[in-house]
Amino acid sequence: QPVLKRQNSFRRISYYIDRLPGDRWYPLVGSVAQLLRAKRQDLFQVLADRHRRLGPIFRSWYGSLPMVHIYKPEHVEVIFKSNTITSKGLFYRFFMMWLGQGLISGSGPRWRAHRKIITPSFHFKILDSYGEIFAEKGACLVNYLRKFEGKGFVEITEDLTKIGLDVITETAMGVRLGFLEGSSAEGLEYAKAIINFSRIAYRRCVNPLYGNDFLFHCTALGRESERCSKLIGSFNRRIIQTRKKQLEAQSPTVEAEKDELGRRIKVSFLDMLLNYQRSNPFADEEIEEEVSTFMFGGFDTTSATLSYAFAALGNHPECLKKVQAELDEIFTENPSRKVTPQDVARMEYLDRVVKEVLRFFCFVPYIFRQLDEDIELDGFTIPTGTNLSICLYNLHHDPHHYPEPFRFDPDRFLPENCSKRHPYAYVPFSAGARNCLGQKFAMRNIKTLLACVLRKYNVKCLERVEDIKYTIEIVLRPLNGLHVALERRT
Ligand code: HEM
Repeated sequence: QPVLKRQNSFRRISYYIDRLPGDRWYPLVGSVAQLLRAKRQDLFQVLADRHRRLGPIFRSWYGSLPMVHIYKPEHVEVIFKSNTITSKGLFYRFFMMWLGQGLISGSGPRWRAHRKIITPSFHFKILDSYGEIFAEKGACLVNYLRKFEGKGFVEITEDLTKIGLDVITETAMGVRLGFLEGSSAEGLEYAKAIINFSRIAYRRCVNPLYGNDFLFHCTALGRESERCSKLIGSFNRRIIQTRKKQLEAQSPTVEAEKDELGRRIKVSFLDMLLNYQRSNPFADEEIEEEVSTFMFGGFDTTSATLSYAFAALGNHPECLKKVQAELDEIFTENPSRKVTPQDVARMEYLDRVVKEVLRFFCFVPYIFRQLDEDIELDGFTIPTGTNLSICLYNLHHDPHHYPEPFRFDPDRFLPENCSKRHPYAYVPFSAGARNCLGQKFAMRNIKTLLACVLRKYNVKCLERVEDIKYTIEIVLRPLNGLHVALERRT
């Protein structure tokens, strides 16, 4: 009976989606033969170019996995506005060994319950209290960057992973690791394991031959991803244990602060999960999965935004000057004082720069959903069971919404320009029920860190931003790194 049901559903999906344009189908690999042939450095371009060849909506078969690809804001809107299209789909299975059923990869009632529990730990009052840590980390970063002064162009992406790790562990996890100040290689090893794991998992996404778990784990790639996942897991468990011990030493229960209405809300992420576990059925494994998820969501994205912001400002001295003029005005009376959340709210031009960085580099280029219901897009029925790929990168480079899309221009985000655009033409943090929980955290943190560095330094970048080649993992990384020169401002 279930086999018959699956066959019927499969037939129904192919009946509908094969009406869409798409590449030729071959046995075993489906319609992605071209992706299998692509070299690592070309893969992202080949993926993104498919919309140019096949149109705004097309179908592909990853082996026997049906997928429909979209990027137009009108189509994306249908997905993001729905409260029921929240399943993440098949590709996220490849990240389960690492992220488990945590918020990014999980679906269904467990995801809903976790989201409800975790959301209050990103309340704006909590973010305000992180302001101190963001500023302190900004000062550490400035200190760290002194070693690059006058050294010409140096590769910065690897060093910036350390600041990403320090911020998320010290804020959301409440544990101070001090990778940036210390000499331990542990942070870099952890970051490399994450990067390596996601690189391999992404290869599984584009190569249906790696889809079978048993066969994959017999390959060298399978063994390497297992090694990475073990290393990541033991690092995360250590964070949890450290925090548990600290809390036990402090008091038997962590007292939650109360908001203006007397509701208990303001406990940071890991404390809140540990607290919740005391009086509710919540497995250790569930805490571990969420810690993995937030460590990943928090560190890699921060490091990537900082690296790309340096690259963009290093290419555009006129934008850098405007950022610095704004900062000089905010900090006129004392250019070295700590950056506060109130200062960050006044950094309007820097806000536009960060938004344009997230558009231009769009380093989370794809997200996926699985349909649990039929939908209509452009007169086509997309049936239940189909996987959807949403190309945020193409959305953010659509000349219809962003004229000269490969020109870096923060003024695209002036209020008068935003109001003319489709409301779903800018979604670097996704939108709707499954939007990024760390969006406000990320914006405040990144603006604080950039403000600290740019008050002190001028930045130049060796690479022309239009020419950067990317490798695609979960996030887009510059294939040959980014080389930045820092000069102290006089
Ligand atoms: C510039 C930085 C960031 C960008 C561009 C970004 C982007 C995104 C995107 C596009 C998604 C949707 C993923 C999908 O649907 O598959 C997402 C989800 C998520 N992000 Fe972020 N993110 C950033 C920073 C952060 C930070 C700092 C955290 C944690 C502190 C975080 C935590 C999460 C979580 C937990 C989810 C899953 C939410 C859910 O499905 O319920 N992100 N992010």
